[in-house]
Amino acid sequence: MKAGIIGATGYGGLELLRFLHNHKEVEEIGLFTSSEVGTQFSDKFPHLTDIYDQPLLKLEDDALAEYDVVFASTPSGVSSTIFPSLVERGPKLIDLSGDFRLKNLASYETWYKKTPAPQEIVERSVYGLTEWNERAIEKADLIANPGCYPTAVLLSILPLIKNRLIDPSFLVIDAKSGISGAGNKPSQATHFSEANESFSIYKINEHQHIPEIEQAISMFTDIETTITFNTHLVPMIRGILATSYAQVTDGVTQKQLVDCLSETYKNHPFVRVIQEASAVGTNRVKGSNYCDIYVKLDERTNRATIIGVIDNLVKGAAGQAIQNMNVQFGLPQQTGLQLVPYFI
Ligand SMILES: NC(=O)C1=CN([C@@H]2O[C@H](COP(=O)(O)OP(=O)(O)OC[C@H]3O[C@@H](n4cnc5c(N)ncnc54)[C@H](OP(=O)(O)O)[C@@H]3O)[C@@H](O)[C@H]2O)C=CC1
Ligand SMILES: CC(=O)N[C@@H](CCC(=O)OP(=O)(O)O)C(=O)O
Repeated sequence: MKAGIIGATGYGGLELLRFLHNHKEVEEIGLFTSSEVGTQFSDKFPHLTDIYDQPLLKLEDDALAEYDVVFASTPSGVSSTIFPSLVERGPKLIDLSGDFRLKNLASYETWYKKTPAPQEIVERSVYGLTEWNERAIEKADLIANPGCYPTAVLLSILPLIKNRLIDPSFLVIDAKSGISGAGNKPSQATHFSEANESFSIYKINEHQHIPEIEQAISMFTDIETTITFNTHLVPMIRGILATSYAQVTDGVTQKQLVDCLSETYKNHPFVRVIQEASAVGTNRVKGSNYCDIYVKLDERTNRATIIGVIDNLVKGAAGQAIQNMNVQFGLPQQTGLQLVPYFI
């Protein structure tokens, strides 16, 4: 297979390259840029010397159409202008940005403050939460890869909502991310001397992943709800830990909650139901495509604390994108993704 990466110089692009390099079906990787055409990739990233010395390629439809699969790992508002002319030209398309996730275009405009993609293209895109949408992904020519936070949140709460074990009408979600979630473009908020030794909240009640999580709850459980969702920046590079709080349906036990999660994911290699709270942490998944989930019932309040942990750049971005590619091409989901977590 030939794989093309748009936005190869970004964090998501570099992670795509790291995993595709290990993918036994991928023979060629084209690295595309909007700003550095002709630059030798290893001159920009010396850690890839003797591995990827090839020049960065110009973004052109005819060049992209030569690939079997094209990933876009670009800021929002970019793939919506590139992918529409590539649909039906050959490559399977996988977008890591939010451009094709929200089916309601007005909602995209409100939350992303960008011009939405054409309606007919958004309609044919398939939401790539692999564990929940495999049948549709198999047939998809355009995948909207989920956001990093929604991946951690949805994988941990969807089984409990679908099985009516928790009350979806009052969900409070408190999520924390490492700084690589903000991409490679420096900003005041990600400046080392301001982000390190600090812990901050951002986009309070205004995060663009709110409508995505609500849409997915509706899509996979048929329940319409609104959520409270807030995000925090943690002075570490990788990782997301999302904690959701929900009222448990009367009579539901700890065992029922754990059994529901275990049963849902028993045939899904990248979701692990963790039994011990001490084993929950971002370093348990770092560099890997795992999503670890954990649930604990507080019998005093009848509320459950539900946790999802991922590496934002892997299961939250490049890893899940390649998992989706594997499903689209009829390959085992783990192909190219079997790296164990770094831990330290
Ligand atoms: N970082 C994360 O943890 C996650 C990110 N995402 C989403 O994935 C996408 C990529 O994220 P990330 O890799 O972190 O972002 P980065 O900022 O690290 O990289 C984005 C890349 O896109 C390219 N780019 C920028 N502007 C344009 C343009 N106008 N046209 C074409 N290419 C452009 C740039 O490369 P060049 O200048 O070479 O073209 C840049 O290196 C974003 O939409 C992000 O929201 C999703 C989940 C997790
Ligand atoms: C730490 C940090 O800033 N994270 C980013 C991650 C969002 C993202 O990747 O955006 P889309 O998924 O919508 O494309 C944020 O909170 O906006």
